[in-house]
Amino acid sequence: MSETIIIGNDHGAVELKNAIVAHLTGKGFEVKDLGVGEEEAVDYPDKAEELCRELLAGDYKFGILLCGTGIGISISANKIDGIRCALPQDLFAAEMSKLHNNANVIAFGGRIAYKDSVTDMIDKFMETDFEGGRHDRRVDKIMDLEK
Ligand SMILES: O=C(CO)[C@H](O)[C@H](O)[C@H](O)COP(=O)(O)O
Repeated sequence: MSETIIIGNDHGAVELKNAIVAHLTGKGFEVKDLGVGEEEAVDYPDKAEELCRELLAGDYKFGILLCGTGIGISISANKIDGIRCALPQDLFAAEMSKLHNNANVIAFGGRIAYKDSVTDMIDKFMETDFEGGRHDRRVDKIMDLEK
């Protein structure tokens, strides 16, 4: 499994993106950054599409998408076939988004005050494995909705 994580953001989450990249590179992961810096205002559906197409075409561990709230960019990502983008609000949801939903992208908001840190939520997501079993059937049904 690839150890490269792909990340994208709009102008609403530049500081958060920088903190996540520093955290992940500090842990030894490669991070491919498709996001923008302070100077650039962009439309979040464009960043969602760019990241999701690259994720599906390449060899990545998973994707991280960031905007002001995480809402618009996760809605956009979930329009793309093959993407299951979760929007965890705390450590429990971060764990469940892998354990039960096998998300391949997780989204967060740079303007949201979370009770758990975003980097802790990302670590929880990464250390959790998909449970399979009954959840396989449900995830398959999610993917069937694309047909
Ligand atoms: O939160 C977002 C969408 O759900 C995005 O970050 C947008 O950029 C947000 O709507 C902020 O927009 P603004 O142009 O910075 O006012």
